[in-house]
Amino acid sequence: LHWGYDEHNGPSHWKEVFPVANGDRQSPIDIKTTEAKYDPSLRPISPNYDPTSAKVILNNGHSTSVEFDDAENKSVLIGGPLAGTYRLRQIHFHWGSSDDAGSEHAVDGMKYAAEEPGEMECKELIVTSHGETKVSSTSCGAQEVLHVVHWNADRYSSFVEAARQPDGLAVMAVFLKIGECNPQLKKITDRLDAIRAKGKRALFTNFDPSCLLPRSLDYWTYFGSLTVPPLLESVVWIVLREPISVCSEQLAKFRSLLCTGEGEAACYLLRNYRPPQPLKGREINPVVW
Ligand SMILES: Cc1c(Cl)c([N+](=O)[O-])nn1CC(=O)Nc1ccc(S(N)(=O)=O)cc1
Ligand SMILES: [Zn+2]
Repeated sequence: LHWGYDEHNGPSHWKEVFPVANGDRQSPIDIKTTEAKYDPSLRPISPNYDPTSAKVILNNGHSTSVEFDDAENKSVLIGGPLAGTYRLRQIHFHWGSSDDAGSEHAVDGMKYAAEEPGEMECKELIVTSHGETKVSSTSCGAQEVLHVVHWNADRYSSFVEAARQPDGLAVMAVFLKIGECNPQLKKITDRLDAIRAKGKRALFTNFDPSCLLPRSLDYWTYFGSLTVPPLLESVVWIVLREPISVCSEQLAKFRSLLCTGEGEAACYLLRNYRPPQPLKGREINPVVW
């Protein structure tokens, strides 16, 4: 079985090759904000990236990623739940097909299933001061997610080694919400034509991924795993609460990527997200200032 996102090799089959898929700290999860427990010891996160670390953008057949030079502490993430310095390794995206949501993590069951703005609205029950409940409809909104992947360079000597340790990796998740086109994301979506087929790569330099972060760095944090095989349980997740915007034309460009190599019968990478996994008693800590 070569794993993927289709009916015959998708997330429900991954346990056949990667038994850890049924482990105790699998990701993504549905973040139930009311059950999240505030931890006063948690501090702000502090990303500190050098644009010269960016090297290449590639299509690995199940996502598109920008890879960074992680030979030294040039681009790092510190603070928040992290003990020590985590070095930036790569960023990549997950998305859904036009009629389902691809944000991987969900918040209060909302996989940010909004289609175009206004098409699909989330109902919100509001209890007014004198106890009546009324329904307000808000347009909810992320069709996609950005993952910023770091590894614990204080304790381990490589990404490969860190990926096998319980505190080895730190991944920051940023929800992308349908709305205005994002000029910073344009730098990435404009390069996708050059890497349409699986295995293709192109130079991608002078890029600081902080430009894709929202104004507020409020986050939820919990202990989880890679959301893609080998599903290693080595990730401290930092899920930002505030989404950034992406327009549907930019999102469509991700869906034009191929999960097949040049010369093979083309198959489009229409979705590449794993559904939420069981919490199995884990605690989620919100950090809001
Ligand atoms: C497992 C591994 C090793 Cl070890 C190496 N390597 O080069 O040493 N590369 N990979 C592949 C990798 O990075 N996968 C990965 C999967 C999911 C995610 S996600 N969505 O953010 O959970 C982040 C990364
Ligand atoms: Zn990811």
